[in-house]
Amino acid sequence: MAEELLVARNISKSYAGVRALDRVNLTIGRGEIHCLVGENGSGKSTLIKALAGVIPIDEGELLIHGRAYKHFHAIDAIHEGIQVIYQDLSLFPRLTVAENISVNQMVEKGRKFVNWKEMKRIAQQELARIGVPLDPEELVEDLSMANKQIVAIVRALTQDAKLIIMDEPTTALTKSEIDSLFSVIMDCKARGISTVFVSHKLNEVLEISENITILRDGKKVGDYRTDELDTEKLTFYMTGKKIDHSRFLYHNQHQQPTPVLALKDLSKIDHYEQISFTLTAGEILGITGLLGSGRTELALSIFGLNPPDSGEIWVQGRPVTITSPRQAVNLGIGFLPEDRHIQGLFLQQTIENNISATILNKLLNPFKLISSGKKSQTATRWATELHIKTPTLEMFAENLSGGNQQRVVVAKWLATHPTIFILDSPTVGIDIASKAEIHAMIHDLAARGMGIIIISDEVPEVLYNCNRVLVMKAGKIIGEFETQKTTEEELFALVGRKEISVMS
Ligand SMILES: Nc1ncnc2c1ncn2[C@@H]1O[C@H](COP(=O)(O)OP(=O)(O)OP(=O)(O)O)[C@@H](O)[C@H]1O
Repeated sequence: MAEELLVARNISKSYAGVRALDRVNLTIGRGEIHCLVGENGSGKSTLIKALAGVIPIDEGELLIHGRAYKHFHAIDAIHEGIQVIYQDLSLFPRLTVAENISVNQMVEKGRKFVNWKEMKRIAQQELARIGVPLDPEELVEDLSMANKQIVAIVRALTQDAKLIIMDEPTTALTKSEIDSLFSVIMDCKARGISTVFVSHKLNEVLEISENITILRDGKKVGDYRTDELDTEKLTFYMTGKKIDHSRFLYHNQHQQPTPVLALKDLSKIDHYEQISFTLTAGEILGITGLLGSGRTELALSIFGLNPPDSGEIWVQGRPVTITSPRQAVNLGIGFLPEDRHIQGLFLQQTIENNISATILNKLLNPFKLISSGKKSQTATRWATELHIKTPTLEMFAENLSGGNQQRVVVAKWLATHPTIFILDSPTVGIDIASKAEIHAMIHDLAARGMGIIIISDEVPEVLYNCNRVLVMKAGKIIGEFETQKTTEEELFALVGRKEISVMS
């Protein structure tokens, strides 16, 4: 192995009875690209936080550049050149690219006055070094997600990073953006900078990393050279189970001819154009297409958050105008948004409060106060039905693993008894085993007669879990397929992207 940059020895960390890390060892070499994988809740984020010095560990020690730390703080991490890029990127949206890149350096140098020229020079120099043509004067809020990611990486590089840790950096990126990110990571490697990369997308993990550490239930399963592994082995080591990849197309005998939702020539300038389709009770309809194809904008319109310019929406055989989510809910529509952290959950509220948030008016007692008994009963019912894994419903949603957070959002909507349920990217950030469980749960809801729309940029996800798939590109429907009569290749050809299929 290359010269050791970081060695974590027997790191343990518990949270109120949960052993998040149990005597974990990890070694990162200089210039190494190392991936951390594991199911939701296996301890990846906790390990990252320990390496960044943002949480105290209970036991163990860190050796960085040969120096041992029993108590490692965020300031030590910065001095040792460890930079973490979290999923929210921690950028200042209203500042320019140059300001975002140089702000920490300016603060570190204790400058009282901002030297705009120097700021721009630092940013230009770093951007040129990694060969990314970004305008230093552009506001960060106007950048694509991929370019925001680049700004966060360049900011880390200007702080003399020796190790950049990225937590699920590709979630909101298109395939070509992922390729550019990977070339930046390779460029860092050539400069001797190490990368630790966390992802649930196993195809990406196998593509970019040299070594992989697998965690399960807070314990290390093992360290592997990437060329020793394939999707099958990786999944087995992660879950301890053989997940059958020989898949069967979803076949639904419960589909009924009754239309629950119909769109007729729905259009919104710059978002989508002339969208028409019908969803029937018990049907699962997939909508796929690359990011930016107009899928999410369309879903937001059906949920009353993005009023269309023209066209009609029909619910249960009647034309309706939906101008607010409240109206949508009253019409029996549920919506699981793309970003569960920002739009789907109250992270600093209990699981019980999250599940009951959509139906508080139905939980009133005779004095018009919220009945804590009814609230707890409702939350318990849905938590049990959806197998939410938690010691108590009093736990804050932010402390649940990704798969369980997603179940809480689904539970919250099921409590409203929707007849139409739209799920936007339901399994982003969800591990492979939980993904299979979430798909089974969606099949079960359709079997009970709910009309379901799954929006996803993962072609296999819609192909293997839907009755029908619509492909969208630049705001238009460019293809419609019955899943029983199509293939992955046919769909990929239209969507314009091929990836290794690792869907369950
Ligand atoms: N602040 C906290 N309080 C209580 N429990 C916590 C806290 N943070 C994490 N946990 C628990 O520790 C365990 C490990 O969580 P962690 O977030 O590290 O997993 P992960 O592998 O990053 O999961 P994901 O893939 O969903 O992001 C989980 O059981 C989680 O519920």
